[in-house]
Amino acid sequence: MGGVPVNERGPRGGCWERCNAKINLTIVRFIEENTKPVKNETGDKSKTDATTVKTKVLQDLIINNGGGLINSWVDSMRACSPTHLKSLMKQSSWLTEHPSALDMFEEILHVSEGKQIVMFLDYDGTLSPIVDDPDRAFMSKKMRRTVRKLAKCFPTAIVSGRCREKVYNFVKLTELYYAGSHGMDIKGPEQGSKYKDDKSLLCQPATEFLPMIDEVYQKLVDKTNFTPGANIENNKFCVSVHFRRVDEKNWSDLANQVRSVMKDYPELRLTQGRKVLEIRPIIKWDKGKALEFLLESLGYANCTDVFPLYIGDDRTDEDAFKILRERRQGLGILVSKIPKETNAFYSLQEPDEVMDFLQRLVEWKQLRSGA
Ligand SMILES: O=P(O)(O)OC[C@H]1O[C@H](O[C@H]2O[C@H](CO)[C@@H](O)[C@H](O)[C@H]2O)[C@H](O)[C@@H](O)[C@@H]1O
Repeated sequence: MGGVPVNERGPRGGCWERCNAKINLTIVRFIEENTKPVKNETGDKSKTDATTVKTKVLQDLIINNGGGLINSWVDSMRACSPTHLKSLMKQSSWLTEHPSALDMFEEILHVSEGKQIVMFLDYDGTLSPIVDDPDRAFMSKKMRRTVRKLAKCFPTAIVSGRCREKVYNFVKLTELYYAGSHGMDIKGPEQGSKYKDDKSLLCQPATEFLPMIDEVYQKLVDKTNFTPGANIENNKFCVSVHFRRVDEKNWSDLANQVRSVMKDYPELRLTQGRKVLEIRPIIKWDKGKALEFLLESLGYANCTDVFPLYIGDDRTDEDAFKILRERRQGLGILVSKIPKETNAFYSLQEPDEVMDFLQRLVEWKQLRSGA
C-alpha cells in the first residue's frame, strides 16, 4: 500500500480548481436533464421515482419484516422528487463530489502516472445496458472490440454477480480474468495472459455451499411459480430473484415468498441489486475481496505502483469501491444517471460512456507505447 493518489475528495495532486468550470457545466446539464421527465431503466418516463421507493419498501419488507414501512415510504418519496429544489441541490452536489470520469480523464491519467493500470469491469449495467430479460443482456460488438483492445493494454477482469460461465458467454473474450457469482468464482485467462501465465488460477471460496444454493434455487422456483414475471436465476454460488417484470402490486407477495424460503437458511444472506434480490452465502467474500485476490494473483499485493480502476453500476460494486478507498489506491467509477450513495470517486452515466472512457484509455496507451 502507500503511494496512494487519492484522498477523501478526489485524486491528490489532481487539478480540482482547473476543473471547476467543467464540473459546473456538467452540473447545469445534469440539472436540465433531471428537470425533464425522468426515464427509468426500461425507458418508461414516469416510473423511476416510484420504483426506487418501492424497491426500498421491498427490501424493508424482507429484511425488517415490514417494520418501518410507512416511514420508509415517506422518506423515500421526499428523497426521490427530482423537481424538488433540495433534491436538485443534492444532485448537483453529488456531481461535484463524483464528476464525470470523461471530464476528469486527464486528471485520472495524471494520478495514475508511472503506475500499472489494472482494469476491473462489472458486466450488467456497465458493459451491457439493463434490459428486461436477463438472458438477453448482450453487449454490443463495439463494446466487445473495445474491451478486447483494453485487455491488450492492461490486465483486465470482469467482476459480475452472474455465474462465471454465463458472463463469459456474453463477453466471449478468452484473454480476460473472470470473477463470477459476486467474486466467489474466479478464473484466469484461458489464453496465456501477457501479464502472467494464469491458466491454473482458480478461486472458489464457497464450494461447500453449492448443494445448499441448488436446493434454495429449486425451492424459490417452486414458491414463486405463480407470481407472474418472477424469474429465478441460478448463478452457481448465489441465486438472483428478479422482480423487474413483476407487477408492483405483487412485490410484497414475492418478498414474502422469498422470506419464507430464506428463513430456513441462516447461512445465506440477502443483498439487493437493480430490481433483483441476490441470495448468497454469508461468508466474508465479495467483489472487493475478489479485487484484492486478483491484484495479489497478478503480483501487485504490496505494490505502490499499481492503479486499479474499477467500473460498476450496482450496490455490490460498492464493496470494491470501498476497498480501493481503504487501500488508498486507484479509484472507483460508478455508472449511474442518478445520485447514489457511493464510495466511487467518479461517475459515468451509461454503458456508452463506459465504452468512450475505455476507448480513450486504449488510445492513450497506444500513443504512449507508439503502437
Ligand atoms: O454484478 P453484475 O454483473 O452487475 O450482476 C448483477 C445482476 O445482473 C443481472 O441482473 C441485472 O441485469 C439484467 C439484465 O439487464 C436485468 O434484467 C436485471 O433487472 C438486473 O438486476 C443478472 O441477471 C443478475 O443475476 C445479477 O445478480
